[in-house]
Amino acid sequence: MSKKIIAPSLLASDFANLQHEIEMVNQSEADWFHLDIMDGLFVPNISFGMPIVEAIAKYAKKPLDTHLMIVDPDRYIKTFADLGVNHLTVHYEACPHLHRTLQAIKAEGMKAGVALNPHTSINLLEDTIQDIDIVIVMSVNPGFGGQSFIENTYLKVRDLKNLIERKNSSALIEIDGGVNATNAKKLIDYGADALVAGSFVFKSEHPTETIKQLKEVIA
Ligand SMILES: O=C(CO)[C@H](O)[C@H](O)COP(=O)(O)O
Ligand SMILES: [Fe+2]
Repeated sequence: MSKKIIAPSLLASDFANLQHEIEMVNQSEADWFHLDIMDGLFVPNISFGMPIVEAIAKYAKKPLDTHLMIVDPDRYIKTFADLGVNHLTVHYEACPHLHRTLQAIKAEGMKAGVALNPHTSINLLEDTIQDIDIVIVMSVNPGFGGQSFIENTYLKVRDLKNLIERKNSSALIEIDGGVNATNAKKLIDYGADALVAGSFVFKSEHPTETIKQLKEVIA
């Protein structure tokens, strides 16, 4: 069984103490940094952009798992690669030429991810799953941290795992939104490989211990 991954989302961190938050993740048992980029168009919220990603990349010692919630993400693929991003995930709903977008991300040396909104069927990845490194299954509607986990996600993860196996794909399944110590184990049991956790980690009293707890729960 491959190692399961915890990716704290800096969206829920204290931006006034960003370097401190990054160092906490560096020293914790977390595996990746999850960066949420929102443009106020694809989702009704704006998070942060290139200068902040550049600042994070300067101190982060773990892979930057970057989730683009923006329209026409092709415009910025090279920019994110140049900033040092390791995984670049675009939304299925924002990509009319998804196959071309995935090729462009890989051509820049990054892992290529596709995120699915809660209403988007995993069956729509039937013809691209072999070209995808990571599928982010949104377990909340994208745009905000701190929302409640959507229970239908478990069955979606199970169906996606079946699709990945049937197509001999090596794609990892990542769950994003409302993840906590109560739903983490069940998500892994249904086939998830990586869990994003924002509020549950950064709003807790001892974030390092919370990350450790999540790692233990999914081990
Ligand atoms: O993509 C996201 C929201 O669109 C965030 O990654 C996600 O919400 C994580 O935050 P939390 O764990 O607080 O739900
Ligand atoms: Fe995210």
